[in-house]
Amino acid sequence: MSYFPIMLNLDYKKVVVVGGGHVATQKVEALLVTKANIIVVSPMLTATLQHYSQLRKIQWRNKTFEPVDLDDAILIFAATNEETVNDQIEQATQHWQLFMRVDNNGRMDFMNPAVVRRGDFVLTVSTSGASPAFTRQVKQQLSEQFDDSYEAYTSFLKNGRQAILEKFEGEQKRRAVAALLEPQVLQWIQQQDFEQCENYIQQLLEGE
Ligand SMILES: C[C@@]1(CC(=O)O)C2=NC(=C\c3[nH]c(c(CCC(=O)O)c3CC(=O)O)Cc3[nH]c(c(CC(=O)O)c3CCC(=O)O)/C=C3\N/C(=C\2)[C@@H](CCC(=O)O)[C@]3(C)CC(=O)O)/[C@H]1CCC(=O)O
Ligand SMILES: NC(=O)c1ccc[n+]([C@@H]2O[C@H](COP(=O)([O-])OP(=O)(O)OC[C@H]3O[C@@H](n4cnc5c(N)ncnc54)[C@H](O)[C@@H]3O)[C@@H](O)[C@H]2O)c1
Repeated sequence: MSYFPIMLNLDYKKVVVVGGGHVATQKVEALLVTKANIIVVSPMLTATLQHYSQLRKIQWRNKTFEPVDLDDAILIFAATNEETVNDQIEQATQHWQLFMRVDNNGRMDFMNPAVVRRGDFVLTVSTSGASPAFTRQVKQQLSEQFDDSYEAYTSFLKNGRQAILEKFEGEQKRRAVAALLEPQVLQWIQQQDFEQCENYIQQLLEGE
């Protein structure tokens, strides 16, 4: 199966996670970086999910699954440990809703990659279900290769690019955007020498 990778904006959209165990907790934690309206349907919750419920970060429906729980959901996670319950959730899903089951059986409209976040810089890894353990290993390697300094670096690139787009056009713009990637800049950021970065941007904007 060839999946289509995408970055989804879930803000203010309804997402339903059925199940409240270890895997459901992983899915909810991945969703919490968004402003999705997260509903968890399960008679049991992990301590972590109980905590999120108390903080009103998720809405907990303390019950077993019923089809009505899926109303208006854009994403649905069947995250129970019961294959028959996951089957019922799959059957109750409308054709327009995006559905996945954590047991990777039956209908899979999407699956989750492993994610390393450094601010706006987002690295994702997937083996399309072939080996989640290998995915995790590569994620670990990437998180070491791209440490926290890449958050500030991406922020610098974003602000620098914005300033260049406001000032230049055509070939001049193209050259200035390419010059932002000068490797020295990353070193300055890693040394927390933000003044050098600022001087560098000013030089680019003056067209030197
Ligand atoms: C990336 C990550 C994101 C996340 O979970 O959100 C994720 N699995 C992670 C970890 C992980 N999962 C499992 C292990 C134990 C080692 C092993 O079994 O290999 C480990 C490793 C660990 O935890 O150390 C077991 C497992 N996973 C699935 C099944 C069902 C099956 O395949 O039958 C079983 C067997 C259950 C059983 O044995 O009964 C299915 C899926 N897991 C996926 C994603 C999707 C495919 C992603 C891909 O291939 O790249 C897919 C298809 C659906 C989905 O869940 O989206 C997360 C990274 C953690 C991180 O970020 O550090
Ligand atoms: N995708 C992955 O990364 C991954 C990793 C490991 C395991 N798995 C799969 O995920 C499944 C769940 O694993 P887990 O560790 O979270 O299990 P778990 O036992 O910790 O949690 C299962 C949850 O399902 C809930 N549940 C059971 N019946 C329900 C119903 N009728 N309605 C609502 N909720 C119901 C339970 O209350 C519980 O909260 C495993 O059986 C396995 O197939 C997937």
